[in-house]
Amino acid sequence: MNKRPLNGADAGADAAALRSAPGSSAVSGSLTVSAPGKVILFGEHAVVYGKRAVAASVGLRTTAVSRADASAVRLVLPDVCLDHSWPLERIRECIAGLVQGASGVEAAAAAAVSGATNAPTASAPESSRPDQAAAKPTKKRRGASGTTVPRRSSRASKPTTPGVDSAPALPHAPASLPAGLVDQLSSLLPDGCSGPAKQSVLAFFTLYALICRGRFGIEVQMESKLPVGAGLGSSASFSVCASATLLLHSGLVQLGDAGAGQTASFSNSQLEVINAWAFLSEKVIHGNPSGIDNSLCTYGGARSYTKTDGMRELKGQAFKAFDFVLTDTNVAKNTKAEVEKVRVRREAHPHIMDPLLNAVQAIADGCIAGCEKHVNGKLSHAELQTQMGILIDMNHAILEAFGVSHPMLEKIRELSAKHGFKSKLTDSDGSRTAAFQASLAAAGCRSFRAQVGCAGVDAIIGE
Ligand SMILES: Nc1ncnc2c1ncn2[C@@H]1O[C@H](COP(=O)(O)OP(=O)(O)O)[C@@H](O)[C@H]1O
Ligand SMILES: C[C@@](O)(CCOP(=O)(O)O)CC(=O)O
Repeated sequence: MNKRPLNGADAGADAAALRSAPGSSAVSGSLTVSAPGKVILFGEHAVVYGKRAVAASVGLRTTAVSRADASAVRLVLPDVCLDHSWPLERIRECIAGLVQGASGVEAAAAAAVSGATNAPTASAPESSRPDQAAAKPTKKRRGASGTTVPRRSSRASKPTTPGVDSAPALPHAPASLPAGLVDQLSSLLPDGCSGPAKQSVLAFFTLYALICRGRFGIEVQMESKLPVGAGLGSSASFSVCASATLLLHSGLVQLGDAGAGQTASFSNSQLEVINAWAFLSEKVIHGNPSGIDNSLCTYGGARSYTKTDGMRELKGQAFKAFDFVLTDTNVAKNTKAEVEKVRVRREAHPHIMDPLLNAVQAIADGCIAGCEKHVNGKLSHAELQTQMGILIDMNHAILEAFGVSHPMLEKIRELSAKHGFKSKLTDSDGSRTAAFQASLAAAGCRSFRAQVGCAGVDAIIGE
């Protein structure tokens, strides 16, 4: 069923891949998409209520390897213990009548074919778009072929030239989930499917139904270096990979001149579309996400974010001056339930909660101002670190007041203090960090040293 390779496609302007639909994927061979996780430094939960948060991407990546399939959709998700195949006919029956006119994808496809530009337009703020003008082809990486999983791309390598920005407007995701869609998709859940796997299957098929519309089968294998459900954005990383994978297979997003085995990045308008669809998937998993997680996992970097203004890049990458130890308490949590806890508390105590939400924004603003002063030479690294420590303490105290802390998190704060660190933030004294990590392990926690502020979603076309 494979029609044409993505490599060498004249992105966007050449809409031949769209003409190949229905009945085929636009990808021949294997496709590998990868996206980072995220860490929110200040403003989690408050960001759901429109407050400013500060966050960065984390170099623990999720990788989705996919290829077209003639007659089925197969999902292999070892992190949530799922390996299941659905006959294409069964999926078509399930989604028949539900997806008609739901997303505007067909109209956009038609516009792309004719070169018209009246399809729904992307709308993220300019500042959320990393400058990709200097992107260059990566070194050719041979050996990623057949159905084997290609090696993860080297994070040190530069991305290839992104897709052409003068392409016709790309199809945007609907602003909200089409009524009844997720309920209808529930009939696809395999017997005995766990809670986490259910969320993943429903989110994946929501995107598949609206983007691919049962036109072709696909096999997707997705795994993450992120711990699932540990607050590092595993669901957003999953959603971004699913979104980019399905948009590429559908031909609605096409890569530029990346050859087989090369890492390719996306153009700004393509990132916007990937992000919008990933947000829809996050809605399935989280109910009421703020959008910060999917935005960080899509664009990468270190950024401030509000629901209304989107992202702003943080000046001077001040966070690069810090070394982070990320800790997984191994205590299961579910973001949807945590967000709901805060909602209930806010409804019961608005006069207490609203000033606290404002205080969280003031903390995030304090972080941004401190970073700017540091970049302008008005605050030394040591002073910035002291200031960040105080902000972290205050932010955490408010999270406790929101009711979203946990005895294990308090234990980590105690351990951090013992080693002279603030929770979430460490300095780069390797021996102290190692001792801290050892004490975290003794307390039953996993910890990670991870790159913060790394690149967002990218893709590699197999051979
Ligand atoms: N690697 C993965 N494979 C499949 N599903 C995943 C993966 N990572 C996350 N998910 C989905 O995201 C859910 C976790 O979301 P959430 O509670 O927000 O955790 P996190 O804080 O890590 O984002 C899981 O229950 C699962 O449905
Ligand atoms: C709690 C919250 O602020 C961040 C959620 O992060 P995570 O899904 O727990 O990684 C919710 C949101 O912003 O949607």
